[in-house]
Amino acid sequence: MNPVVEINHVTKIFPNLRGIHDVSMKVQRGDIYGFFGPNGAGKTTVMKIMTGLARAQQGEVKLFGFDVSTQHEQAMAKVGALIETAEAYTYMSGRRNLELAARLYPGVGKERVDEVIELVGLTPFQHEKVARYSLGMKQRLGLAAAILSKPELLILDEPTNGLDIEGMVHIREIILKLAREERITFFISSHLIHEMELMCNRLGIIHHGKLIREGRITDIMAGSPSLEAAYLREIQGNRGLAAHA
Ligand SMILES: Nc1ncnc2c1ncn2[C@@H]1O[C@H](COP(=O)(O)OP(=O)(O)OP(=O)(O)O)[C@@H](O)[C@H]1O
Repeated sequence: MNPVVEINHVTKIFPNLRGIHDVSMKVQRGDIYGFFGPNGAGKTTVMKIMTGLARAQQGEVKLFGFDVSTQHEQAMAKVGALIETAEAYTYMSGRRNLELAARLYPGVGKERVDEVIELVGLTPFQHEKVARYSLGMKQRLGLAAAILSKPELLILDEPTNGLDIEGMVHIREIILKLAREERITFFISSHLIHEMELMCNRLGIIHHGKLIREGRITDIMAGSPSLEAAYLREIQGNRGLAAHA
């Protein structure tokens, strides 16, 4: 069976010479794949290329076996994405926003809107204007919109960014529930290593635009007291290699 996500040797260098270089990753069905790296490492650039919002200069991305740049419609057919902050009409209720979004998908009706509102825990607030929502509620609304069409893969860019601890726990619980109940495969970026440790089974680590490690979290952590310690060991190892190159 095809991997859900296959990124092969993708490079995109901006005119300022920053960007991503020769990135390759694989996500299998059922993974909650964490894409970890510090600010500016290249996560958003990779995710924009994955969803066709940006073009790679070299390499290819396949989703469910389809090339994102040449077979975009088939590649994105079973994909939901939340990249950068979720957008919504703030003068309308959360529910109305979802009803409008549902019109984009044939076969997605009122029952599915009810279902996704329930899944993300917005039932008590569904009729309130989005302008009155907290950041956490807006993120949950974004998640609800992203799962309306029952995607098999969800690509989430920093879904807990800016949230307080309760907000983070809530989003994490929703992700784990969606993985379990809707059998969604996840590709989630974050610069918060603890979040990745609590949520994901596999991890790709990007540093200065290069993927420096990919594997099961348990393997990456082997011999380290925490994932954070394992990450620090990993980047020190890379600095050492660079110094000897
Ligand atoms: N359009 C652009 N033009 C020039 N440089 C860019 C552009 N987009 C991103 N970059 C640079 O490319 C590098 C990677 O940026 P990217 O936004 O992908 O990182 P990130 O890991 O998502 O960071 P953050 O966690 O801060 O969002 C950064 O150095 C950034 O400044």
